[in-house]
Amino acid sequence: MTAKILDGKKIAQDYQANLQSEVTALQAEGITPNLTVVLVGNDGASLSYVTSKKKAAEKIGMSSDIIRLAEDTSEEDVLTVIRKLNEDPTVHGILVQVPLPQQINETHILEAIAPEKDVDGFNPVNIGRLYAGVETFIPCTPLGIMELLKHADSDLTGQEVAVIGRSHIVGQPVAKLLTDSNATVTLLHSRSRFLKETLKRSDIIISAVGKPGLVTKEDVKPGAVVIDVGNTVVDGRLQGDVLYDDVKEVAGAITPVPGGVGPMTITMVLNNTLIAAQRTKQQRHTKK
Ligand SMILES: Nc1nc2c(c(=O)[nH]1)N[C@@H](CN(C=O)c1ccc(C(=O)N[C@@H](CCC(=O)O)C(=O)O)cc1)CN2
Repeated sequence: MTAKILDGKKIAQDYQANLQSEVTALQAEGITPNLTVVLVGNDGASLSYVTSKKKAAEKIGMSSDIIRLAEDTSEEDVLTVIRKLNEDPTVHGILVQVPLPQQINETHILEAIAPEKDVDGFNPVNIGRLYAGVETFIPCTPLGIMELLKHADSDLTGQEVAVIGRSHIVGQPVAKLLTDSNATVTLLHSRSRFLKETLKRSDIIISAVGKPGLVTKEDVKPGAVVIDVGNTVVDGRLQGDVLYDDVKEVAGAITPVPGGVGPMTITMVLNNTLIAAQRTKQQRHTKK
């Protein structure tokens, strides 16, 4: 068996084409969605991700700004920037690229972003809303994974899913979304016993650890869907957590790295920014 390749680049392009039509419609009503990204420091990968977000936003007709702050910026100075963006009516979506330099407390920063502009869905208010089942912004990588799974042609109801990695950005929210879609989820992490046994019986495996070679052909049940969120640079080459060439021989569907989950993450930032801008239109109408 050779797996269906879940081509994130192509799926993202098609999704963005639909977003573009909605952006055009909003512009006709006088609103240009704006995404403003705050980048603190000089991490090369982070700079590349925020540049990709800006380019993708502009390509579909949004406006986008990157605010770059020096590596040694104080927490208070970052908070001042965020408070200004919260008050600016031309800014619809705000995101602060993580990781942040160590002098800055990430939670303080994420808490400061106005929940209605928090297009990453990282503010604790929005995280709480997700778990309470209330409409909110859902973090972009989990949202992108759910979209990729739609293209794997598998109904999630009753499926056994193994999620490896319990981060607030990926593992925990995706486990919640999958549970809401009636899957049975096992959330695995560095202290889990029976990791390999759990993978082997799973219909879907989602690996978000950043450990190349973690998921091997022997771990995968024939026909299982494998989603690789890993993004580790090894000897100048990007590698996922999954041994792609081997695993694609047994899996039913698989995402490549690069070109799988990454482009979907960027697309879902645009999706959330559009929603944020659309919601301001609704508020404008109800204020009259
Ligand atoms: N504020 C946020 N920070 C971070 C997030 C996030 O969702 N919000 N996620 C990651 C980084 N990330 C988005 O910011 C991200 C990672 C990877 C990609 C991507 O498209 N990767 C490409 C390969 C790119 C390359 O060649 O280097 C791929 O997989 O095809 C997009 C976004 C942590 N920080």
